[in-house]
Amino acid sequence: MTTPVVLFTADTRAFDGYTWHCAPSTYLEAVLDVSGGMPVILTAFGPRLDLDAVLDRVDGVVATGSRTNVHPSHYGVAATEAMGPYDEVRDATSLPLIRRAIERGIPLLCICRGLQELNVALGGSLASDIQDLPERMDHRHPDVPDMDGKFAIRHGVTIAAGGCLGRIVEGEIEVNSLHRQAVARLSDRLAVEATAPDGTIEAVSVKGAAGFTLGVQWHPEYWATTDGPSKAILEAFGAAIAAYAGGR
Ligand SMILES: N[C@@H](CCC(=O)NCCCC(=O)O)C(=O)O
Repeated sequence: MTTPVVLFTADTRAFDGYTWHCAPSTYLEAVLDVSGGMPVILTAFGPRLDLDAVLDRVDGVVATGSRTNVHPSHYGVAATEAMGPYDEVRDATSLPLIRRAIERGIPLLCICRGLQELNVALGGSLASDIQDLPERMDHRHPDVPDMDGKFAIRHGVTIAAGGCLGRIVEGEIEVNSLHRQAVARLSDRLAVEATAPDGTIEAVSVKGAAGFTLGVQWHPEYWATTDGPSKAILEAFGAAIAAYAGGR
């Protein structure tokens, strides 16, 4: 069987006088090394893209994390500078990509910003700066210079029994946390798969989805080769893309 091909969302960044379409290597390597997929990055050209032309050729989709936030106009909220930074061409690509992958039953793994995009793509909304909300933890990454420190495992989440995630890992697990935003109004198409001690929704799945669809607010990709629950999630995604590739 040929190696499953996995499509990744791209952020856009400006440096050296160019606009770059890019994705962090940690996500790409986790899928390459743990899920067994061949990573490819989808350019963030939004409506200029024929999504089916590329989705006909892939076996999975990953919506990655990002320091940028989904533009609040996608969930009916007026944008402010404080709610940024934004990457509107990423939004214009990721949101329809997520909806189309779900419609086609293509395995979908949405991480951090990707979970937030999944919720917004299906009609939900987000809350910003949740650390300022009453009785909420601070979910932002620690103020440390090194990436291992930023992605350190640091709070528990409770996994819902019997769901998509509950069939991969059970009970309580420890996760990293690098986000200012979170689900406010959950799409009625999503099921809660995990929650933090302060009630923050930490994982979701698509009700009745034809294929593997999981959104996680934490970052299983970062410790995918060393942390048990992280590895289990990437391996479960690997099984889903292999099955899809076999059928395709
Ligand atoms: N911007 C959103 C989503 C956070 C996210 O995807 N974090 C991953 C990148 C973390 C980093 O490199 O700093 C939010 O803040 O909620």
